[in-house]
Amino acid sequence: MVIPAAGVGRRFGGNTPKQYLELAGAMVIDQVLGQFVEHDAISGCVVALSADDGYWPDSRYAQHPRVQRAPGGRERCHSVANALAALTPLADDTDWVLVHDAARPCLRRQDLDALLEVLRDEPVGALLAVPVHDTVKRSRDGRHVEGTVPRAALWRAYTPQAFRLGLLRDALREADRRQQAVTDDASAVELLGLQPRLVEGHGDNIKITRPEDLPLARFFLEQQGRPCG
Ligand SMILES: Nc1ccn([C@@H]2O[C@H](COP(=O)(O)OP(=O)(O)OP(=O)(O)O)[C@@H](O)[C@H]2O)c(=O)n1
Ligand SMILES: C[C@](O)(CO)[C@H](O)COP(=O)(O)O
Repeated sequence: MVIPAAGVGRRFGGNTPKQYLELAGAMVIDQVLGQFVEHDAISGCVVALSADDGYWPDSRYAQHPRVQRAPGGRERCHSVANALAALTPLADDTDWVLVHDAARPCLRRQDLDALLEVLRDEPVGALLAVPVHDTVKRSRDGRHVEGTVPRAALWRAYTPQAFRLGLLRDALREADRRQQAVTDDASAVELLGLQPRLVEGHGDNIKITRPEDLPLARFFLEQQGRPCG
């Protein structure tokens, strides 16, 4: 398990990185880790943290034996690559690695288990995703509609995204070599000409990105009956 948690939350604003804000009785990142640390199919977690992260020691998982740290990077993909480097001496290149944003606290156990189940017969890897339900517009100036994007084949990529350690490490390395700024892990694997499997999940697996997302996440956790993290 890799948890990229080295972002500063520019779009969210405020002084505290969003992964450390309080949500339903725990920090956002602890709500996330609580989903994985005791899962019997997951052997451990590597959390990628910013060099000046002063919040992590307050996590209830900071000293957990199945949680270790790795240095964050300039972009999310670099943080993930650093976490994979930390995993490499501890795992085989054929081991599955799941990458899940520290800013996605509402992941349902059933969606995680559905993703894990697909990996039994999906050699490339897989990611949780949700079909696009809104009409999508394209705009170059951010003010006027240039056109409408056909949405029938569009999906919103979520996390976890699951790939074998060696493949994802090589894919991210190649993306970096090509100076391709990949915003998710599957994009790097797609650059190699591979087609990860889509696993339809629930739309409430939101990423806390903007301020309005935090009360929404609180609502979703209450709806899921989730205890504090
Ligand atoms: N250099 C980075 C940037 C992001 N992330 C992590 O990647 C996840 C998804 O990124 P995003 O939602 O973009 O978080 P931020 O980068 O913090 O947000 P912003 O872009 O608004 O600054 C988050 O858990 C974030 O902590 C990371 O580990 N390393
Ligand atoms: C990985 C991700 O959450 C999939 O939707 C998304 O790409 C992260 O993008 P961000 O710009 O780092 O928030």
